[in-house]
Amino acid sequence: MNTQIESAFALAKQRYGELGVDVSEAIVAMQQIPVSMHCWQGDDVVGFEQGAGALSGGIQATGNYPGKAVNAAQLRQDLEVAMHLIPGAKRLNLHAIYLETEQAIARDKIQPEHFQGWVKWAQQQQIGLDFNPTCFSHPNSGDGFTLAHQDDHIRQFWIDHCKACRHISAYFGQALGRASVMNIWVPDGMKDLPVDRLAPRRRLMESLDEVISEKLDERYHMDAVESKLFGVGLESYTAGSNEFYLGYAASRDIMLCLDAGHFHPTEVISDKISSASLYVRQLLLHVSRPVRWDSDHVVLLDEETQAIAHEIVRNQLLDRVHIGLDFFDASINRVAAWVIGTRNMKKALLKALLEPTEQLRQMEQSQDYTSRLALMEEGKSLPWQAVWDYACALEDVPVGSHWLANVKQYEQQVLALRG
Ligand SMILES: C[C@H](O)[C@H](O)[C@@H](O)C(=O)CO
Ligand SMILES: [Mn+2]
Repeated sequence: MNTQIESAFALAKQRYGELGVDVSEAIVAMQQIPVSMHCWQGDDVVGFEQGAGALSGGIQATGNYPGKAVNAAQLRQDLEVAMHLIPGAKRLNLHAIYLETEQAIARDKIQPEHFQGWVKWAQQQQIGLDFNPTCFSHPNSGDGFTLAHQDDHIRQFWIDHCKACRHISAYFGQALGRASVMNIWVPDGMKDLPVDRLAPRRRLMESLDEVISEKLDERYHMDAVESKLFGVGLESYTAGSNEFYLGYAASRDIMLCLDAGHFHPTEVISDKISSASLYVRQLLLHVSRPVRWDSDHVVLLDEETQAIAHEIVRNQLLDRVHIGLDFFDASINRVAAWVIGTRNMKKALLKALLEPTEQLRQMEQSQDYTSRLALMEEGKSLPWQAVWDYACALEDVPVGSHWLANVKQYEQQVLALRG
């Protein structure tokens, strides 16, 4: 290892040691926290369904950066490049439209065999997989409704799709020896003011009850549900609101998914984690970056990402909160987008693990809020970056911005040659 990195680390270790923080423990903890990278950043949420339609459901990937993956082999290749540039444990989060088939298969008929390629790859990479039904970009979701649809046939189609997805998710869990988290997000909503806000929610509740009616082994599969405030073209009403899903997850004892972009602009999910943890056993996060709306920008190492990490670490929720990412930026190199966003999540976790939380807690308990604020602020400029560099070097992951050279080379040699 480079001696500069080692000596900076030695100084940082001493500095943190004076505060009672064990940097080696923090590194190991960061390495062990899996961050689930979302496959859909790699191709602008298009997927590999035969005859795939345009992206719909009120979400948008904007930009036209060249070199996006157009088949599973390319997407896996891109993911491998990105994953090698990020330290610590990773998982991959797949959507149902990323199946591999020769012929078109209806979404309510998809099977585990259509995801064998992904499982084989995940075994090679020694990573876990997570899953999502795809209840958008389909003729049966064209009018904005899926599981809450008033037409029983359409509703049943989506129920059957979600049921099929649960079996695929359980197959992931069994094949890889770690539970797959399957997150249900549906766009269901209205552009303009509904008269009846209740009936779609009742239908959504009943559909979900049917979806999860088969008991599956939690060692292999876990159900999650994701709320949302609004979608593009669905601005006035979303059936799956926060209240709807908090109540649903708590009453059905399933996971609640909090997406950082799915709330009012001044609301933050970091302040929801502790509350939700009192009522639901497990949480899933979609760490994202809303810019004025649910724009799904690449995750920054900003205050909210840091606050999310602090909430998980300070409240000892590491085994109850599954960290997933959700952004899709088509205006920059897509591999770089994964690397930037995922490294930022990992950095935020490491910084949180390096905090002298016990000291801060004691200050708070003794109502010494002056010292609490002083230490919190000084903590921001402690040499966490030397610990981060060392953690990267330990795993032979590029230190600092050196990873960018790998991505640029890959862009020249591989991405630029794609049609
Ligand atoms: C593609 C995902 O399912 C989607 O981003 C969902 O999680 C969401 O956040 C929709 O706004
Ligand atoms: Mn999301």
